[in-house]
Amino acid sequence: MSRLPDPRPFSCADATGAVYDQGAHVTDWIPHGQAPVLWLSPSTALETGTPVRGGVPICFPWFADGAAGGRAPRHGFARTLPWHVESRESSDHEAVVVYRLTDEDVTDPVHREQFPYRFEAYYVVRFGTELVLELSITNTDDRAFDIEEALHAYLVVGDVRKIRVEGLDGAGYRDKVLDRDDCVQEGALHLEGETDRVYRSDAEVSVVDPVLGRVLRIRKENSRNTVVWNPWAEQAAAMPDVGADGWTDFVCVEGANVQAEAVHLEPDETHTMAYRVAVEVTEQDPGRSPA
Ligand SMILES: O=P(O)(O)OC[C@H]1O[C@@H](O)[C@H](O)[C@@H](O)[C@@H]1O
Repeated sequence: MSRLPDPRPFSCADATGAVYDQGAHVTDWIPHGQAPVLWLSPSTALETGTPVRGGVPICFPWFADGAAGGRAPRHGFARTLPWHVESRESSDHEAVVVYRLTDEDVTDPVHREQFPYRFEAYYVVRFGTELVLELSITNTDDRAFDIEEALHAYLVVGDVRKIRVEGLDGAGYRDKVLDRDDCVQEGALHLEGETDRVYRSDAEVSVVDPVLGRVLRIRKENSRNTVVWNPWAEQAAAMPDVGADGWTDFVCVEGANVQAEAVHLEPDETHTMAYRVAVEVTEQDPGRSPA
């Protein structure tokens, strides 16, 4: 293992950002005049081959241990492989980088065995007043295959116990903590303990944060799942790269196509999933001070 090279910095008049080539992993986005939006654990390992804790990991070609279980590494090989920069450009209002990964980058025989297909992935990252992430997967094989994918965004919040996640009312979900598939969201989501849910929803989601006095608006395209995750105190204490204190500072709201919503790709077919975040400043609740 060696230390990860520093992330690539990006800037334009409207925002700054940073991306590690490993995993094409966005770890920072700060719209001009705002506080950081992506959480990066102060205790994450920054080593080649080890997942970075925070930012926006790309999960592909499977999520967790795969729809049928038993796959490793967790969340797929794409998050720890080095991606290639295809192009980068910036204008006043946007800095854009395009990354590419193909099956030729998958050299580990175990990984190839688990996903023995030819593919081409492009990932376009746009830093501006909005953060726009677009993941495109093309089946370059002569056989059809299924993929799972997630843009596993860690969003900074003032205190995860005080936020509410709106936009999922009425959505069915799998609760991975309760191991139940038949749950239905009623009203806004207030996180009150370990939360690990795969919602069947493509709707816009808002993270309302009275402590930081802002709302994070998340819009998705071609993403049939929204995953909401926070490990809470006990699990976090057992995760050295989250730590006993870090868990209150983020919520993961992920754009995804996983499990029953995995994407089927015929030869030559391309699927593009997009995930956008924008910040809306609101009044800070005077009764709530930052944690
Ligand atoms: O520790 P990892 O591999 O980064 O995964 C973090 C979490 O990612 C979430 O997306 C999963 O739903 C959780 O089950 C998982 O614990």
